Amino acid sequence: MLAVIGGSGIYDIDGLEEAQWQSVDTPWGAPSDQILTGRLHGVAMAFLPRHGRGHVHSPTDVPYRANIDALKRLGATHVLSISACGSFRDEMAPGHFVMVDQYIDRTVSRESSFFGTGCVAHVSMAHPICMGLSRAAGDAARQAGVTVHEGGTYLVMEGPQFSTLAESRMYREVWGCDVIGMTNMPEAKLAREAELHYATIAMVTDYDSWHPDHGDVDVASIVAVLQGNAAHARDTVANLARIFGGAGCPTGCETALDFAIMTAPGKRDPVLLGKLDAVAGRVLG
Ligand SMILES: CSC[C@H]1O[C@H](OP(=O)(O)O)[C@H](O)[C@@H]1O
Ligand SMILES: Nc1ncnc2[nH]cnc12
Repeated sequence: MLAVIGGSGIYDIDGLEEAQWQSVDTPWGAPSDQILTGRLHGVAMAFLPRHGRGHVHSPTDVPYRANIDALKRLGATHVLSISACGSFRDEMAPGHFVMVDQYIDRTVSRESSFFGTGCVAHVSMAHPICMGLSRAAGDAARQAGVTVHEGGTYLVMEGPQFSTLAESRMYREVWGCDVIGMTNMPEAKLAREAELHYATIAMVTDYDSWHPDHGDVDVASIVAVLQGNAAHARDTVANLARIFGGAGCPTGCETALDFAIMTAPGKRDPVLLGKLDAVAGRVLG
């Protein structure tokens, strides 16, 4: 099953057959909203609006663990995130899509793992994106007529305030980041722990605050770009469903937990193990 997590400005996808909004309970609480399931070009799909319909959850308060658990519980194997982002590069202009392949995580106030005391696990995040899914999503976007940039480092800030000018310059000039947003971490870490194939389309909405020829970022201009992009996002998802069967995985996402769990079997906490049923059932039995 192919799941899509829609970011700011994307609260629905259309064209699904047998469409149905479903409530899903998880051991990590309620997801951001009900999840829309159905079929698109014969592919089983799930859609979750990251901030909830009506944009209820702030980036800090998105229930990231419940969202990833709920998608896996429903049968998702692949998760495509569609996110608004600011750009640190002249050539990555508003309206363009960036196929992110790296992150720098500056979040400080979020639950970022399913594991913990009683079942400790360390998965690799060296290559956080499923390159099979990312390439397929990039192809789908190009087929929709979008300018696509392959590869880019996404700085994940805590927010909800936008960056200061000094931060914006540091992320761009010193840290070499390409785009900035507030939501892809811990989402990508949790997807990796849940052995899901995860990729992001970062839809450029602004130049943050560093660009001498553009004003400081504000929500009104972001929303205007997002509205202009809505058809591109919709067509990209439809194209991806059409070509989805071809997405192989050179990244090893589905075996991420093979050697990750450190806690001895006799020392594992049964309560935590119970909560890990969907996420880690493959290795915990
Ligand atoms: C409305 S601008 C700031 C907001 O938009 C992005 O969210 P998402 O990644 O869910 O599209 C950004 O990360 C901020 O949360
Ligand atoms: N400039 C920016 N900073 C953080 N998140 C964003 N989302 C869209 N534009 C952004």
